[in-house]
Amino acid sequence: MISIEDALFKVKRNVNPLLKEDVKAIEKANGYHLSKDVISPINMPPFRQSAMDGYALNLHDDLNYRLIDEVKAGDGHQPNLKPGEAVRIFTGAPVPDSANAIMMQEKVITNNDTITIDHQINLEQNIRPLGEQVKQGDIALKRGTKLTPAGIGYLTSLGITKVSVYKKPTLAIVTTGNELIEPGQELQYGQIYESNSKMLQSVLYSLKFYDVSIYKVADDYPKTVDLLKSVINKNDLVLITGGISVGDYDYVGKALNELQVEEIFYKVNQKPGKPLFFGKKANTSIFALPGNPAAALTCFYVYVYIALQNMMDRTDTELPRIQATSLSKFVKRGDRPQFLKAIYNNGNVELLEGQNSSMLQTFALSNALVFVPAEISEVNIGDALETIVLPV
Ligand SMILES: Nc1nc2c(c(=O)[nH]1)N[C@H]1C(S)=C(S)[C@@H](COP(=O)(O)OP(=O)(O)OC[C@H]3O[C@@H](n4cnc5c(N)ncnc54)[C@H](O)[C@@H]3O)O[C@H]1N2
Ligand code: MOO
Repeated sequence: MISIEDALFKVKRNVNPLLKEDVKAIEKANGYHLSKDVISPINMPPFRQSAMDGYALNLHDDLNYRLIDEVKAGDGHQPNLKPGEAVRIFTGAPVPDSANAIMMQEKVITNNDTITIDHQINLEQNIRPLGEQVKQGDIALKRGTKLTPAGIGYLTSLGITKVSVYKKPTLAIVTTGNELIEPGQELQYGQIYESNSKMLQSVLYSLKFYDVSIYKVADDYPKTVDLLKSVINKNDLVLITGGISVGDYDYVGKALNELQVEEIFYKVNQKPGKPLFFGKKANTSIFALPGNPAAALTCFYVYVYIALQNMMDRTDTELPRIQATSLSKFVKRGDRPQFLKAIYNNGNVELLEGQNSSMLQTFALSNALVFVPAEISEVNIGDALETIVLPV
């Protein structure tokens, strides 16, 4: 059995960036990381642009100007202003080269073909310079940048329609167990509804990993070997749940061994999630998560999350841990370090009743996991607690 620190280290060290590239239409690229620098094909803005509705001026010492023309957004003409002349202009319109400031209309009095501004203004005021955001040929966004809705809008504003991104891993979830049936069927004595696959699929989707297939296998050794063989061949990451402990019908460990999956570790000194297995075959990472649902999800957030980030070549691979003040008392039984389901709010954290690894009811109310180290046996109100705020 290894420590949590060792297990975290081994996951980080053994999962490599996938670095497979793909070209995506910009509108489908949200959440992907750029695999190449994006070079701006244009200056943005592409022309000197008015930031206000008002008057473009060719400045002189007097407050009075002669109004000679109008330029609205989308116009292509270039009136030629002499010092002391003005043109009516609107937000987003191109500013004539001969104009050197814009006065907003609220500060202007108009009378027929002359205007009076209420104070002198600075050169270039209210004019967005050519290429102010980015210049043609410069890097618009760097390789590795995660595209967000703002990023999609920004690149689209540069006329970009396709981007090179890193492919996301292909993922498989495999559930094991004779007792598991699909919701929708009537439960027979001894059966339970299979829930880990939908839970893990949801967390993957919420992290924007969509290439997820789900497989189910009974507690049957040859079938488990066959299924795992093909799933490991076809995917970058395989998440198996259940069948990894020491029972006579726990076939996952034996099957992985027969398939020559390299064991990086098996069993971590933690609660929940002690029987966690992590291994590799060629470039595929394999986690066998404990079947107990809360243990499986905890292991996902603590370990699988890191593997996914590594595959995407991220440096910020662990979920952030912050210090929060305990609102609860808690007595830890046993000497395993423990992850506790909790509600974090504004610097405080409440530890919930019902921490059993078979129970999801508490997890369903949680937005955080609190880490209680081995040497701490009691938590008191006001204690500082290491808190992992979950991406929920
Ligand atoms: N003699 C020992 N027994 C157990 C040990 C041990 O050290 N010695 N460890 C216990 C711990 S801790 C855990 S965690 C579990 C893990 O066991 P498995 O990973 O082999 O999981 P299963 O036995 O298959 O299932 C455990 C539990 O979870 C339910 N389950 C499984 N899959 C699903 C699913 N897809 N959806 C919903 N629920 C699922 C299953 O029915 C069991 O109740 O082992 C302990 N035993
Ligand atoms: O390690 Mo288990 O997950 O406590 O039930």
